[in-house]
Amino acid sequence: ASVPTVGPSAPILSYWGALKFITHTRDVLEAGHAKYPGRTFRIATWRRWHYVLPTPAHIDELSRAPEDQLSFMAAANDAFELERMLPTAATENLYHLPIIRTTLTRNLARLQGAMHEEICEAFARCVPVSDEWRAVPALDAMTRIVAQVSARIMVGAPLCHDPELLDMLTNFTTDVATSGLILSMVPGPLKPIVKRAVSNVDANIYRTARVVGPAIEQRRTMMEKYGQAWPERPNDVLQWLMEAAEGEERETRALATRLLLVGFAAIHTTSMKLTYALYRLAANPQYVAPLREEVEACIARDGWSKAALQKMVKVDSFLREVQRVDGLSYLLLVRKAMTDYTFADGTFIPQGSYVSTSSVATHYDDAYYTDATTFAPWRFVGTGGAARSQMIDTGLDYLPFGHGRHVCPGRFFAASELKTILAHLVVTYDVRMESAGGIPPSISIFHATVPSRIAKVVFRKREVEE
Ligand code: HEM
Repeated sequence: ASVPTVGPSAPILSYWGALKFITHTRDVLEAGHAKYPGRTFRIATWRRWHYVLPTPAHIDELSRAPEDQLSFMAAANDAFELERMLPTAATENLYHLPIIRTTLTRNLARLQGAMHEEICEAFARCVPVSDEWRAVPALDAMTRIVAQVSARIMVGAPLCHDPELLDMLTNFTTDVATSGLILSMVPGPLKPIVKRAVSNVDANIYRTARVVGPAIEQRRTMMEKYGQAWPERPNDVLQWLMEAAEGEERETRALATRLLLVGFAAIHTTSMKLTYALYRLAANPQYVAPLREEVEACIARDGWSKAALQKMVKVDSFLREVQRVDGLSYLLLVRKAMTDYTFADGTFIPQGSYVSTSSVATHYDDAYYTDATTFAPWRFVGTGGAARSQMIDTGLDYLPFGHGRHVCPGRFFAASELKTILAHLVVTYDVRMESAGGIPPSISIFHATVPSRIAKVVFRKREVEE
């Protein structure tokens, strides 16, 4: 009761407040943080209170809280109805997490060549190099590129070029997200019927299993024959999954589900960030020259290697700043209280409520970033050109990848992928927005923000400077 409420709290009026929170999330959060500086406040949602925490001490505690008390998975399940949408094992047995966090990350240097090759191939398909300016729907093209590059790392070539697989990987996320959202709004008894009517998830899993099935079969045969000594053992996510899976998880359908699940976390997150980066660049072509100069110097020295990427401080800073300013959600570190929970300062969160912090209290706060709402691409380049902090670094004031217990395990891969793509883009093309007027407005879907789906960026083969 000591936590103040933003918006109406009376029984019927609170539904109005809940609607406003969805349609004007940023305004509601700004009003809350302005009215109650440094204090936790709560906002009504359809079924529960959402508590918004403001201070670094709160965020630190939130990021460390045990899963059985403040749960990441339960909040995700509520948002996307994952438990209803996916086979049970996919939400209960998370054996793919260490594969992403450790095996994938450790293999990044070895995979860098394949990743660069696939990026060149994907761009050639989606944005053919031309001497004429050509308009390209940016979000669609960037999603196709990221899906193909992710597929290369997931299943290797040539399977990563299979159009049906690329379709499945791309559509699965939108299917789960939209069907889950619809399901979350209908009463319990109707959910199974509505699921059948609105969702293609089961068909997607079936079709993916059909496409990857022959490769899985062939790998099984080789694994039985050679074990670990298989001379050309693939180095990709599918192989690591096959080696780690136990019991029913070894079945083709379960492996296909797991690939889709990795794609769910990996593809649209990365492609939306890439699209934001492209909009920032195309609306501000003055940023191209410093990026290009840095990329060319690094690849002249180290080729398209991990070592070169590590030296691309401006590329890294540019993307880190995109992540800070162009967030995918105004709500960060969203958790569901599985028990009553009391923070160290006495803030009480009742069981069943949601709790999070917000980008208004962190990324857009002048207390942490000078002129915080301004996009400053070299903000993270320190004196002497060294990085002040890197894209993958998280902290109490930098949460695009989360922080603490559930920090994004794919961020090392995402950072390598985004940096290689941006580097390729600036040395290959000149870009500008098709329409004047700066960055096209984002679309809000509940608390999430998505880059404009219709805006076009025009590309032309880069003019070589004299
Ligand atoms: C720019 C791209 C990406 C962004 C912005 C992003 C962001 C996030 C965020 C915000 C979280 C939740 C953190 C929290 O609430 O504490 C998360 C979790 C996760 N991410 Fe990412 N992510 C990206 C790319 C990827 C990629 C490429 C993969 C896989 C290769 C991946 C796999 C995951 C997984 C599996 C989780 C769940 C972690 C858990 O259950 O503890 N992400 N990501």
